[in-house]
Amino acid sequence: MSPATERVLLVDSYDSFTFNLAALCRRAVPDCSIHIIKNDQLTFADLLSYTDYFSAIIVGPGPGSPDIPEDIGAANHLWRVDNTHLVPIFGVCLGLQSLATQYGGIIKRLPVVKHGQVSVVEHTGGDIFKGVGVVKAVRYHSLHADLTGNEDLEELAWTFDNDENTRIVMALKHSKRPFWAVQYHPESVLTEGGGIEVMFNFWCLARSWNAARNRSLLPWDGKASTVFGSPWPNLLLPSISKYCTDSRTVLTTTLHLPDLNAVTICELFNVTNDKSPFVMLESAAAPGRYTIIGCLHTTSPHITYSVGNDFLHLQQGESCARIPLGSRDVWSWVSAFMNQRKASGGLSNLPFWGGLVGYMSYEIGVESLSIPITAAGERPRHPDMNLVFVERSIILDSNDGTVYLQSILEGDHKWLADTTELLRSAAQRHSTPSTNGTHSSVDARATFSLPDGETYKSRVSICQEHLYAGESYELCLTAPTRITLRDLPWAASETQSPSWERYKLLRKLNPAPHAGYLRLHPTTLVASSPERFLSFSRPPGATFQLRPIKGTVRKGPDITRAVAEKELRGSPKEVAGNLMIVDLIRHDLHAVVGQDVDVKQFCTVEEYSTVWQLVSVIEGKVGDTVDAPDSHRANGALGWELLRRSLPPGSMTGAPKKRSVEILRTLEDSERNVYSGAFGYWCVSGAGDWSVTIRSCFKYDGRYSCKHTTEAPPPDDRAEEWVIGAGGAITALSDPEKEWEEMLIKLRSVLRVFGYPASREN
Ligand SMILES: C=C(O[C@@H]1C=C(C(=O)O)C=C[C@H]1O)C(=O)O
Ligand SMILES: NC(=O)CC[C@H](N)C(=O)O
Repeated sequence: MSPATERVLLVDSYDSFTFNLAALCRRAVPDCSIHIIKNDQLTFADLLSYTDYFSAIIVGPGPGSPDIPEDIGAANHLWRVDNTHLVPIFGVCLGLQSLATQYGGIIKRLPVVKHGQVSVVEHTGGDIFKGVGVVKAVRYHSLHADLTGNEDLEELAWTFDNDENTRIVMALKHSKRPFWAVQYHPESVLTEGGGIEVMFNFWCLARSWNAARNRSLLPWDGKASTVFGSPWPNLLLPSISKYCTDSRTVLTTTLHLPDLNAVTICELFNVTNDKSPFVMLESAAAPGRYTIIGCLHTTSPHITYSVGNDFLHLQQGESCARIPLGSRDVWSWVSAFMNQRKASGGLSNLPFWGGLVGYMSYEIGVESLSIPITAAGERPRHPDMNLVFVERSIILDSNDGTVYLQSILEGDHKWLADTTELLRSAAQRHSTPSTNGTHSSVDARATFSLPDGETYKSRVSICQEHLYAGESYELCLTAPTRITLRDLPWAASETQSPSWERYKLLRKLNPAPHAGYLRLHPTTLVASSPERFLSFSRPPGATFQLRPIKGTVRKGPDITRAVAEKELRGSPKEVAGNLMIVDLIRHDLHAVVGQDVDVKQFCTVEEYSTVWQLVSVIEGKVGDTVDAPDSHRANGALGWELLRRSLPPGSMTGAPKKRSVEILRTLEDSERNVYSGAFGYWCVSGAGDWSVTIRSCFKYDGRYSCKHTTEAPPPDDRAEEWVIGAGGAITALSDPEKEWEEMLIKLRSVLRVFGYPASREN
């Protein structure tokens, strides 16, 4: 037995706030080491054989009920161990409910569920509340423990829900055993007074209990290490064999050409050749600033991967290799690919010097959550990861009209000189304002298949049933709209690209900070997203930023900023919806960067082209405690890892993420594919920026696929099928009718480019 530092075991019941709890615990006890396991990772018998390695255990929150064995797993039995195995335990939410049921408490549904809402908690001022003043605590629960007639458990805190006049137990302890628990969420960013204070008190009580019993910890050994691994934050990053020294040099030419816009430049670079790949990430509205245009050449490496496959395709010009992944997953393969392609010497003010540009589908995130993807009748799958390696690029700075040409190809001076010439002469030709972006001749015979209003509304109600049952705190329900276009005025060809015309119309009708045109066959994505998912700045000292949006109000002459502020910031429903995602994203960030996570902006109303949105900003920095080799820090592999672990975006799933995705898959008729995933770049400098794929449309074609892919028969050249996904976060406070309207507002922002008459929507 050794007097080791404090060691805590955190049992995770598949919640999306677990790493926040770990971070709170670390703040309360800075030198403790925290090991996190899933509640079904070990049998209870196995778990019991390890408890003496730990000073204390935290039984965390989660979806479902302690009455359902699969929801609570081995954690349920910890409260019933014999005296020789006793360990101090702190339960949170589902954890409290589990403790309650073990000693005769009964789990009941709350008359009115509380998800992301702050309540004043009254407490005894003793035990875990010693020295604690006013507690305002965030609650995420549908169920509560009724302890009537119970003698083993003592109530420590309560809340009185004004509207319903019900007294709900908010904290309790066991009268003889070292067990304490809270029903609220001490780790939520909006909890005041009952967070770190209560966690600290628990630790003091646990320490005293251990000391009084002369309980000392088993020294950490190989046996424990094999089961629990290294403590949090433990990234288990795939090894990148060698730090790559063969760094490329970025060549840059700076031009001042304010008369050139993104559309003109794309057209100079052959965007109208529909057979070639093309990528542009456009900041078409504030707060966006830089537009990135890839100048692809015939052998630009193009990576595609479909969920479920043990290989990927790497296409370069005519050659297309089917690369087996072996023991790696596609994420580590891409990481190694980027490790061989570092660059230095680019301008520090530019976000991108070259690198991978493309998208990740929603389902690749579902796969990362270990939820089986049953291919919905679609064989072979379209790419779920689709990226092209950009070696030559043009960056436009919308602030001052500066244009930057960049190449990471060795000795590429001639391309820079030729391109300078090309852009200069184009700028002279375009010195009068460009008329581009007004093309409307893409109209074709269109068939629209919109979601059915009654079905959508009934699904909102089913979502709410799940929320009332404690299965989820928020569910982002979505539905696809399909548009089939026949008799296009011209077929896609080497000189005509209907999808590009579509993009030009969209950027005009719905300019957005995260717009994008990605033609990466077989997929074309036309996007006008307002939402950044994740950006990571250039190492060293990279900052990771997520900017979730939750809360939408349409724009209109009657909806001024003041009205929008009232409807969004002033609405407990909207703020609660946003808070849940903020807490979820803090958890995603804490998982990778460790302790250093901050909410920089909470629920700010931002104005977009067709809507007002409620936006929060969360940032993290990787601390030294994160066990990541230098090579991962240097090339942005940590950002890539964060992306891998955080998809699908929390704002598109709801919380807790895994259970919410499982529920949504039972309610939505088809896969979301490109919609609800992320698109953006990973730069050779180690920076990255990924947007949430919303307010966008996409289509697939079979015509230009890699030759290894079994193609669908070529469709009619003058026909296209586009998909627009749209949806919204459903909470217990949602009104089905209003959710349907909100979905239509989002849908309409893109549907307009297909000439759909608003009058037909209902
Ligand atoms: C689901 C969509 O949007 C998401 C849901 C939002 C909301 O519920 O307010 C806002 C932005 C997105 O995170 C969509 O645009 O289709
Ligand atoms: N946050 C939680 O742990 C929630 C517990 C339980 N699922 C409830 O809704 O009451």
